[in-house]
Amino acid sequence: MIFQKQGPLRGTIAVPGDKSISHRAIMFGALAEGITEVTNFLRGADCLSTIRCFRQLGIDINDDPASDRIIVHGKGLYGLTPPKDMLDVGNSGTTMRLISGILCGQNFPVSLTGDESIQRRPMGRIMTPLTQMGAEIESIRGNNCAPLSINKTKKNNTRLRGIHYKSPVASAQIKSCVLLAGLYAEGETSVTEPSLSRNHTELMLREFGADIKSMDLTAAITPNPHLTGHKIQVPGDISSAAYFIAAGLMVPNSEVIIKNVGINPTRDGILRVCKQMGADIRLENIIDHGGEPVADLVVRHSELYSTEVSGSVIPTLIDEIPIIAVLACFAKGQTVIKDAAELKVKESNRIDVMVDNLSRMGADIIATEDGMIINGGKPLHSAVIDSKDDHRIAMSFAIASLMAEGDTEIRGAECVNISYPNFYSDLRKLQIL
Ligand SMILES: O=C(O)C1=C[C@@H](OP(=O)(O)O)[C@@H](O)[C@H](O)C1
Ligand SMILES: C=C(OP(=O)(O)O)C(=O)O
Repeated sequence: MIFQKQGPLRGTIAVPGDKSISHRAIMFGALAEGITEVTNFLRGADCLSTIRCFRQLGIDINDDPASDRIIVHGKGLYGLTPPKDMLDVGNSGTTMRLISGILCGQNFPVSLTGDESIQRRPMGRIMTPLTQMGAEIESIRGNNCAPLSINKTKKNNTRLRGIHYKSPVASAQIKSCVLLAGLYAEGETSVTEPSLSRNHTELMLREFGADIKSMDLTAAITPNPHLTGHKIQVPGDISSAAYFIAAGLMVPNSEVIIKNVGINPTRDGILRVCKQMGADIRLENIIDHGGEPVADLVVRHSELYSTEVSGSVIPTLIDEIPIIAVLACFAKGQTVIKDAAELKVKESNRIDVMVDNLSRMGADIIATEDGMIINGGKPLHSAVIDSKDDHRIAMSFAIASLMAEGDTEIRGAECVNISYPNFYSDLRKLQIL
């Protein structure tokens, strides 16, 4: 797909529902008794993979796009049934890691796989705590990656043991996986992280009736709650809004309003970093959806300055680092991004792929062990970009192209389908041609 430099972006859009919250709404709805009604669900490939897996596990899920409602007919904590085939999570790390926690609590064997990218991503990080809990989980090829097999020989009702897990990485996927296994364990299960990752699991499970507490960097859950079906209105995804925030800030004379965006403090690092860089972003109409704060964002073109992005802010903007790297190319001075080695184990190695592709466009950027250093101010020019089929990379370069001279060709551009199927048409809506 070819992209070109554009004039100002103006107008109002609503980005699709939050990916993390959409996954959890299906999963927790399946484990609750009765009906869960989800509105503004993200119909991206990753969340559709979650629906497909839970249907394979015997859950009835009706999707009615006309009424914008997904209805999950929950069967309670012990209502899942053995799937006929291997579960396929597609490209979704969130599905793979969270569902594994749930499946370790069941009495039937399951195996799970996903696409080529998922088969390279580390699963040892969940196998270690789950094994400590007494779960039977193994990597079929013995390389700590998918495909995984769970409960291969488990025959009776052996319960998991609650553990107090000190996670070496700040990861909501690890935390959620262990807490979900904790629903089926003997005694309390807790997870302590080195810094706080997104807390949607804690907030939503509590809404469904779980006994779950959060204290600083620790979340703890009591087993065997009675979960009841719930209405969930999914806020707009701040990770998707990030591309329009960046475009609005970078392209001269732009003014963009993004409606109904989730601004949970464990996700809003992009706003804090942009403000540190001098961004003009205003929050309006702040409301609450089941503990999740939501606001409209008014973004205006701004002169940007370099900054350091490091430490505890990293987990709150982990998926936004590719687009922050693009912003840094247009900021005065040197931006340093560190403590972000997790980027190497996402859908692609996002440090190398960003540095390689931005260098092709003429940016002054180098990779470090755990991040990047970018000297802003060098003009970007035409290039061929390899997205490595990573949605965050494709969207970041579609935005970079708005400021680059000549043609930017993005290979594999259609992978935006993973988290934002209408991304290109929404971008066009904001462009004054
Ligand atoms: O829990 C979640 O919904 C997610 C957690 C993050 O992953 P990690 O927990 O592996 O950092 C994030 O990158 C992913 O897009 C969604
Ligand atoms: C890393 C991501 O997702 P997941 O881990 O669910 O594949 C992402 O959406 O950027």
